[in-house]
Amino acid sequence: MTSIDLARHLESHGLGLVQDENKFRSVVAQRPLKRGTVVITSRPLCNPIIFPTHRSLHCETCFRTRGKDGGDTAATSPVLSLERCSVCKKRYYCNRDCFTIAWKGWHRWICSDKDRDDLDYEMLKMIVMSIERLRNGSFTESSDNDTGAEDKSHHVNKETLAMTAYVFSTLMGHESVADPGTLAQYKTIATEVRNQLLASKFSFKSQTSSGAPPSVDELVQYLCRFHCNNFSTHDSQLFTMAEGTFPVGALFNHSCRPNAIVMYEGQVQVVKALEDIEPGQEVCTSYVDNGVQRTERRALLKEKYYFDCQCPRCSDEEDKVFKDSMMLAETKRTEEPSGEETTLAHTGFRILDDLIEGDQDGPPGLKVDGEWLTKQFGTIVLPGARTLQSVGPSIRPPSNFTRASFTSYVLHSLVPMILMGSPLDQYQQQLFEMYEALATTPHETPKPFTTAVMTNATSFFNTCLEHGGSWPLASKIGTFILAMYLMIYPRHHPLIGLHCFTLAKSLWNDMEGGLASVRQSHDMLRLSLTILKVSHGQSGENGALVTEVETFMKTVETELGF
Ligand SMILES: C[S@@+](CC[C@H](N)C(=O)[O-])C[C@H]1O[C@@H](n2cnc3c(N)ncnc32)[C@H](O)[C@@H]1O
Repeated sequence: MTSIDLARHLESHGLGLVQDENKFRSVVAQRPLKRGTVVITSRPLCNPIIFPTHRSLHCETCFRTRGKDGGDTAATSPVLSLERCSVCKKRYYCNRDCFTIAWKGWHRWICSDKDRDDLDYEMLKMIVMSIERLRNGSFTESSDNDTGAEDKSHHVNKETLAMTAYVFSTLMGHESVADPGTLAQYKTIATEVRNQLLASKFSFKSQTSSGAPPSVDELVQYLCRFHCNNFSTHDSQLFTMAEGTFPVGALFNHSCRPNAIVMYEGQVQVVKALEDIEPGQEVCTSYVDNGVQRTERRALLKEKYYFDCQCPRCSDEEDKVFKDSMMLAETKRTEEPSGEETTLAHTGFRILDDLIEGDQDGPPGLKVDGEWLTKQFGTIVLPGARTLQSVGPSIRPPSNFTRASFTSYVLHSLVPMILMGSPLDQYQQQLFEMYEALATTPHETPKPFTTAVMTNATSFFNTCLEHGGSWPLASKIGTFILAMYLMIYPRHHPLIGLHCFTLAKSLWNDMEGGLASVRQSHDMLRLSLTILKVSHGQSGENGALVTEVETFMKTVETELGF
């Protein structure tokens, strides 16, 4: 396996790998990639490790969830049940086939480590075994093919195991700049893994290995590489469940405003385009939550991935890139001088990061309790169906931004454009004008649109949902959260689609709201579907969620007499 094979593999997906001075390599589109399409799939180098808290919930082999539709086994058991390995009592399987795959593949080598819950230790052991098996030829495509959870339609240009292992060997581990304390820890783990493998019956018979596991230094390298390139896998609801190494997916660089997203179908990673991507454009995913404030994002990226983010949202150079799309706003400003020094030195996404800074929620000295929050959200007026259908000629910002006026302004500015499928540049133009208005219009103190406010709102929203009966309030808070998400995340981010689905259920349950609330629920379902069809698609486990939204929508439509 060589770099030429990798280039061919990427090319068959319309992608190219180019050298980059700062990022080492970048994945660039070679042909147009439509939003919602699968850019590429990536297989794990070894079985992803399910978090201890989630082990009893998922089959370790196929990752299907306990209690959900049993799929193939539905004839005998409509709801999936899991059985525990009787030896280690730690791992769960949905049937004998899955257990046999696991036992032959990896489980028998980690079953004896039952008293040890150390992700690095286990991951390193699994990586070493996968690489050795590939080298010695005992890991064949047919014997490892595979967990049965793959969506075959994603595998037109299938990634071979040799490709997976080759790409892993090319990834960066940043050992030379890693913290000495961390390296010392890795060395201890590497030594333990090596000794354990030496004492086990696992045979190292490849030419490269010459009868023994890799050296401690090589194992430390594997761990460094794992840490700079690993992923937390998640289910269709975005709940994280496992940690894994997906080398091909790890080739994509980071952006805080990504044009692609990582999803999972069973154990296969699926990289999907969130927007239309033009030839020559870099395809980027996000390594961190885009809702996190700038300083924190940059610190996280520096600490774990060793780089200073210069993406369009973080870069100080960003003015140049987005200058054109800001021309309109610039013209408006010169026509209507505000008479004061503005903070408009930076534009676009940089304004966003200034807007969401701030740790305060509530006036100084005042206790932020349920009563206070209820008052804050109580004034929100839920948008009427008609107002979300079409983009107004010009959406005027209010004279003062409160939580209520912010919610209404953002929803009316952006939702119609998403529903109508507006081109990205027009959407971005609208977004930047909105940021400008939020930055220059007076607002309540503290700002109603910081991530701190969003965090409080989210926990209040969840409390209202858990306790039922508070549907009108939950719907209002949920609408505010939607406005915050729209302000922060890319428009087809699955988080927005999933939130709209929850909000639609809340609105549907709101008896006080009557028919108006049912209409609003329908609007939220339309928005949810528009987004989830891009991020989740319409097949596999993720597609099942889209079907669930569609089914709910039919019920709502029946109520509305459609
Ligand atoms: C998951 S890898 C991405 C693929 C990597 N560029 C390569 O060629 O192997 C993560 C590493 O890529 C680099 N990287 C990713 N995104 C970057 C960005 N936006 N700016 C600078 N470096 C980046 C960093 O060195 C990071 O540790």
